[in-house]
Amino acid sequence: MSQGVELRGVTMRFGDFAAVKGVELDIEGGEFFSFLGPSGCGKTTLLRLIAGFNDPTEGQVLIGGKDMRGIGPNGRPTAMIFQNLALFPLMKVWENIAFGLEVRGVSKAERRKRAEALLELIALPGQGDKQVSELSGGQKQRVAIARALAVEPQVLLLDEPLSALDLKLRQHMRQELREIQRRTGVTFIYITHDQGEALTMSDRVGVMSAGRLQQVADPQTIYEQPATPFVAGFVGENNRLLGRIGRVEGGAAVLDSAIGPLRGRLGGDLAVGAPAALFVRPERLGVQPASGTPGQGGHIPATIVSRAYEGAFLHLTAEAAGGTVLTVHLANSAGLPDLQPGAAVALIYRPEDAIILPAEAAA
Ligand SMILES: Nc1ncnc2c1ncn2[C@@H]1O[C@H](COP(=O)(O)OP(=O)(O)OP(=O)(O)O)[C@@H](O)[C@H]1O
Repeated sequence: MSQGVELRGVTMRFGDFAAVKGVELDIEGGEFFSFLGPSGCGKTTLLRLIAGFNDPTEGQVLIGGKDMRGIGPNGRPTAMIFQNLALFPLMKVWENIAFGLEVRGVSKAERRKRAEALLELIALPGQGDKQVSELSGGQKQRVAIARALAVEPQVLLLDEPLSALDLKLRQHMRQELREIQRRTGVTFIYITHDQGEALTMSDRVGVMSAGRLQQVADPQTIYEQPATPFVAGFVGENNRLLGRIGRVEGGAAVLDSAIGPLRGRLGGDLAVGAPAALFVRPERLGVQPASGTPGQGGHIPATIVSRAYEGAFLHLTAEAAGGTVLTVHLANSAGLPDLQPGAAVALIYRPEDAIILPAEAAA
């Protein structure tokens, strides 16, 4: 089993500015872990601390249980893949893959053998004698991964490696990366601002904002049970309705809002009267005629503002009381309602599909 990575109260300051703040995390050996967050949230800084390009100003980075302070990138059992792959254009594919082995004094015959095995792993068997320039973007990406794996790292660090590829290839490479990770059992630590990437590939995701880890969980939990308003708003699309807690009933609550009382799951420690936000995803909203009577679920009277037909989905925006605009995605599975801008409707949802979180951190 590959080695795990422990971050113990890791803080990184540049002058007065803290780019990473008190990160506490255990990444298991053999795990595919992604850090997800917007540009500037500290992802790259954290990855560089694990790689050994910097030591944290406070706290510890441990790999395989060993404190890494003072040990540079070459002394750590890690390898890193950057956004720009930095393959050597004048070397053949197999020479690129075996470069790290040459530096370590491995014989040519052994290098060639190991390169061939890695070409099999990345599904490019027998392509070793090609020039790098003859490869497609996705193939170059796989060669960069093989080159990083050639030196048998325990932990592979990947800094947005798919960002230069077009959308189709990016989606294909997600599966490839996950496959390669499974086959090798190497611990993958991946950073991305693309939530689709993080959710589809990872065993667990750590969502970051402004240097702090907001939530660490498996992809489904991140999407279904966001721990903070930031996570609810950043991962996937979400509608947010503001108000105050009117009633708490065990794990559920009623939010008093400009629209009226709205029911949802209680996602935090909130007392009656506390400012809060209810989040409900566009695909969890349904549309009824305005004349329908409010049922036990959520019921939001609204007026359709716009519609966009996209084949599999109909995307609607609707304005509710108080000017709140909500987005609705209706799946085109059993036909679509004939809704035009100006139509008066009721947006409905099941209370268990909405989550109520503290509002103060919602900005
Ligand atoms: N060497 C440095 N000196 C000063 N500030 C830095 C340094 N490196 C990073 N920062 C700052 O730390 C913050 C986090 O940067 P970082 O590159 O880790 O973010 P990121 O989440 O990886 O963003 P991106 O996706 O844009 O690369 C930014 O505000 C950045 O300006």
